[in-house]
Amino acid sequence: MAIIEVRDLGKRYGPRVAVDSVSFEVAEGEIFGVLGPNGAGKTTTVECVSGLRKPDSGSVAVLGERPADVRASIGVQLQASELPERMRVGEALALFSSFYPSPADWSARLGLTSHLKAEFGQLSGGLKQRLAIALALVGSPRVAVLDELTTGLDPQARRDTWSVIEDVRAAGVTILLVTHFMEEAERLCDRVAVFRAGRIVALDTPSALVSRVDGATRVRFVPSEPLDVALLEALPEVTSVSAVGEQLVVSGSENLLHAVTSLLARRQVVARQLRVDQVSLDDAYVELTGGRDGADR
Ligand SMILES: Nc1ncnc2c1ncn2[C@@H]1O[C@H](COP(=O)(O)OP(=O)(O)OP(=O)(O)O)[C@@H](O)[C@H]1O
Repeated sequence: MAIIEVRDLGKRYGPRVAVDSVSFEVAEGEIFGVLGPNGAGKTTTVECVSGLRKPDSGSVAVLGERPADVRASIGVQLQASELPERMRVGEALALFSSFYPSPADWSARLGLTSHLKAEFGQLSGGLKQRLAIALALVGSPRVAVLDELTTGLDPQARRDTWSVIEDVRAAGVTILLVTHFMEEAERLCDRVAVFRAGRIVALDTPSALVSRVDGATRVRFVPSEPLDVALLEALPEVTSVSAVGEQLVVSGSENLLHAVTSLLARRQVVARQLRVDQVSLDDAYVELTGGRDGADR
């Protein structure tokens, strides 16, 4: 069942079109990734899903209702979640808990119990993010919207946050996750929507997006004796062949390894230092958005 349904969503700020005809559905229990360069419309979209912004056109339904009517079912951690520097972790949790008749206490599961007396301003980036998740979940939401949760964290804290997100999903919460990190999307997300200039340019599982890239598989080896490159190029599975010193680098489709090793066996050539690489979601993202760092606007 779709727990989030976005249809032809449009939103502009004055003359600037931030989101243009965006449609997607998120199934209950999914972690759905929202990816794209700066200014692509990700935050505006998830703010409309959270009921914090009103769409100019199209529709958004969460649990079949307008988001503003089911606010209690949506937990939101926004990009700029800041609390007063002197507020203690325990005080923040108590304050947010007071908004709900039966608040959920995630502090133990998120490893916050030994930090309840710590002031917000003294917390590490990872602890601030864990507190932000605890506050987003205090109302036992069915849907959690997490916007750039791990930006600014060191790699270890980012990985720790990923396992927290997996725990949240295991508890049955559907997650809409805005991220700039492809590794994060690949590890966590069931499906991702790649945004560019206010539109979704691709929507699929991370592995399906990767397999769309031409030459998604690369086989590298040093042939035991000279090999006519044209023989490799003639294989239907091969998209390109290049030589790096003695090494040949063959790119192509999924069945590339079998095709190349069969050819070598027929020619009685041994592949030395054989290595197979798969392109990553990072490569797919660069191809879909036209650049890694290029902002959209
Ligand atoms: N409150 C606002 N007023 C005017 N323009 C805005 C406002 N919020 C966003 N925009 C513009 O709308 C476009 C989409 O912004 P949005 O924040 O949704 O993108 P984003 O993909 O989340 O970017 P980022 O990764 O930088 O957070 C951008 O051009 C941005 O400058």
